[in-house]
Amino acid sequence: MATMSRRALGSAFAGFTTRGNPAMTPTTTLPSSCASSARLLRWSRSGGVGVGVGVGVRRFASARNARISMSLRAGIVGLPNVGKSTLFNAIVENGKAQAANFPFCTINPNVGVVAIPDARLHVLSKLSKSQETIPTSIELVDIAGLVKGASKGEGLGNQFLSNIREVDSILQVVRCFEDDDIVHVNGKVDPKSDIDVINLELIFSDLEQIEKRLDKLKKSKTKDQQVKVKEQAERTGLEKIQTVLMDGKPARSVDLADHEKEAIQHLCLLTMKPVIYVANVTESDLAEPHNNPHVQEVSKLATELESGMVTISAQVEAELAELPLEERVEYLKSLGVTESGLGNLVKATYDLLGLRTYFTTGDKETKAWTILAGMTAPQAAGVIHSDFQKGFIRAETVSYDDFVTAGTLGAAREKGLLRLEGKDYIVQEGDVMLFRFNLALKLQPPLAAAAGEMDSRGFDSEGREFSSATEMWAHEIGAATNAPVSAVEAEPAPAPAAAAGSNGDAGGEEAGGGHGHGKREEWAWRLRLRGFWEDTDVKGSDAFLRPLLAERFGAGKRHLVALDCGSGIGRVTKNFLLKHFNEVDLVEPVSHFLEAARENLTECMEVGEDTHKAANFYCLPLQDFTPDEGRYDVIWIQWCIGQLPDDDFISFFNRAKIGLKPNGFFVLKENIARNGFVLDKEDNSVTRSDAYFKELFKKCGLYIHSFKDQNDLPKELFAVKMYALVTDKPKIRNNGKRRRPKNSPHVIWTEVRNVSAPDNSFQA
Ligand SMILES: Nc1ncnc2c1ncn2[C@@H]1O[C@H](COP(=O)(O)OP(=O)(O)OP(=O)(O)O)[C@@H](O)[C@H]1O
Ligand SMILES: [Mg+2]
Repeated sequence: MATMSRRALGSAFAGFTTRGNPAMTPTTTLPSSCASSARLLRWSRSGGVGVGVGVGVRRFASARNARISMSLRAGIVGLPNVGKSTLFNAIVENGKAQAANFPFCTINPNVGVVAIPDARLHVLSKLSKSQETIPTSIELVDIAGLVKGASKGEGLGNQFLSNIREVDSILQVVRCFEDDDIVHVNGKVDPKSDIDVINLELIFSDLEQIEKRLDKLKKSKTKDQQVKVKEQAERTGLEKIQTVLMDGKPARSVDLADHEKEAIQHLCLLTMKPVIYVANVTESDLAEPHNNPHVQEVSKLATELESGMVTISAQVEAELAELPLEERVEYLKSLGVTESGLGNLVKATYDLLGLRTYFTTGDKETKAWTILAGMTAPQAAGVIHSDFQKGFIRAETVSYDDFVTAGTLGAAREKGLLRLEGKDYIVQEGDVMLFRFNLALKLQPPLAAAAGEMDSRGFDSEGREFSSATEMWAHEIGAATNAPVSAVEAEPAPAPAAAAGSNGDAGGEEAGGGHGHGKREEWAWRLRLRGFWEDTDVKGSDAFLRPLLAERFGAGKRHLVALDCGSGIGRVTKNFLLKHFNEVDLVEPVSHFLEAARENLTECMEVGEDTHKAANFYCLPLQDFTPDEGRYDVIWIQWCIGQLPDDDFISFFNRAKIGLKPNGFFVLKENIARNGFVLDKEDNSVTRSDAYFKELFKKCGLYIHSFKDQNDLPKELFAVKMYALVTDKPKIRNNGKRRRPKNSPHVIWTEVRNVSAPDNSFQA
């Protein structure tokens, strides 16, 4: 069983910011993992703020991918043909979801990013004469219609339920318009019955999941005291939820203790998610929606189910989106209303998740940042970058209204409106903040010492050079730092946050292994398309691993088990690991990659005991993954560790050690920067130098058993190294060479070196 780990707040969100105006990006079909919820959970966990966010993960910090400040997902669900795609297209400008009058029109979920409208942002930006104005946002996912029996596979069944599992909140569209021409799957408009159908399916699905999980927990034989305590909390939490679900009520209505909440989070229960009911009415009802009895019914149910409700006409919103701006007002007027309902819906979703906004503003940019209600100033700083949280000194803070009165931060200071807030300050809605931090605090002896020996300079993907990562981050947000220059320069590493594993870009994964490194990764992608790269990669890995397996485990019949970290779509497992190991587990935060891996590996799953098979699939970021004790001979980590900041890197390896069998080892295969680091701002990953890695290994208590360069790479790419890492100090002979065990077979390995050079057309 994979367990969730605790981690510090903050880093998970930093680095999710994107440049440019994120508003209304075109739609993609890119379902995410449970990751964004995981990110949110981390917030509430470490922040200790009691918001009612019923979610179960990351990612996500994806905010590893908060491609904007932070990417929370709201899923549009409902029966087939009730107007979900129509609503989605209306909200997401350029939305291309197919909307038509037949059930199951949508099959694959459509995803769009929607900026949170906030008039204050533009006022601040104007006052500060900012070059850029960056709103915060949420992601909307248009999910296929659910029908009765979905939890048993009816309709498009379980596939939809897993799409719902991946969102943080649910917008349930309920048909409240009468129209004989539009098919209703149950033959008549009946909001209560529609809501019941959906709720019951979600409840059935949760019940089934809980039953399976409780069964597994019953069989657990763990001796680890800590794991036992966690499992007990999970058991009691799940039993409480089970009782309530049997009563037809959602899991979110259960009063759980914090430790129980934490223990069940990884299940991403569907009925834990907060819900807003969207009453979809006809245009003639817009002016007086409460005269419509269906709307009254939805309103009553929403109150009973402790959920939100918004009335909207998806059809009208879709038509509005097609009109030129000046005609929209006229059209609304003709319907007896003054404004579109979309702003309300997006705002309600934001509020439902218990989110708050604070601002940073300067001549470079004015930006809205998303935090959870109740977060302290250091935690809010951590949303920008984890270093800001760790080295937090104080925050110069002024309320939005005071800033507008004063006009600038300087004027606010002169007027005594600027407050110096400390570590315990709870950030208020609309605060405008400037953080003071000291990064010298972060340096710990080994890395600090190493910083003197190695080149700590780095570059970002926009070609800027920085004397240190700190300087780069300060430049990024125009933040002030009180750190003495020397201390700042000694800072060894940037810490972009990302859910470790493949990045969230489906195209990137299929093409580039999912751990893209900007332009260079594009090279790899193109080369890989030709089969060149894949082949070279596998050969290089084989050449490294074979002798190691022989040396560490002998030629005996040991049942070998490996873990593929950041497995993406299962390429490394399929082409390489399964050749060497009897069982391979995969861990990957992006659920649709993991689903693709499952598909790619179908024929390697249902096989007999001692053949080579893909055994377990864990949908988690490495930050949240702890392996089962003593399960693995080799933990293989390829092209994903760049997504982990230093502290997550160290904590991951420290946790993962318990997963190794005696003599087991890690292999890290990764791009190597020539010096210092290279930060890819697009996908928030960092490429570290060999010296940098070596210092991190020391901090993890790991020893390099052996290492090898990946040969035959085009010069345009980063160098790639493989490290075999062990937990015990390798025995050194008198002559300084490592002892080869007497009975170790001599493996003769011939490497194919003369692979033809890549086509010149790939050159920049
Ligand atoms: N408020 C409304 N008034 C009248 N017609 C509407 C309204 N909302 C949606 N419709 C119509 O209902 C039909 C179904 O809409 P849509 O395709 O958006 O449904 P859906 O819920 O996405 O369906 P599916 O589950 O099949 O993907 C379309 O013909 C759309 O124009
Ligand atoms: Mg649809």
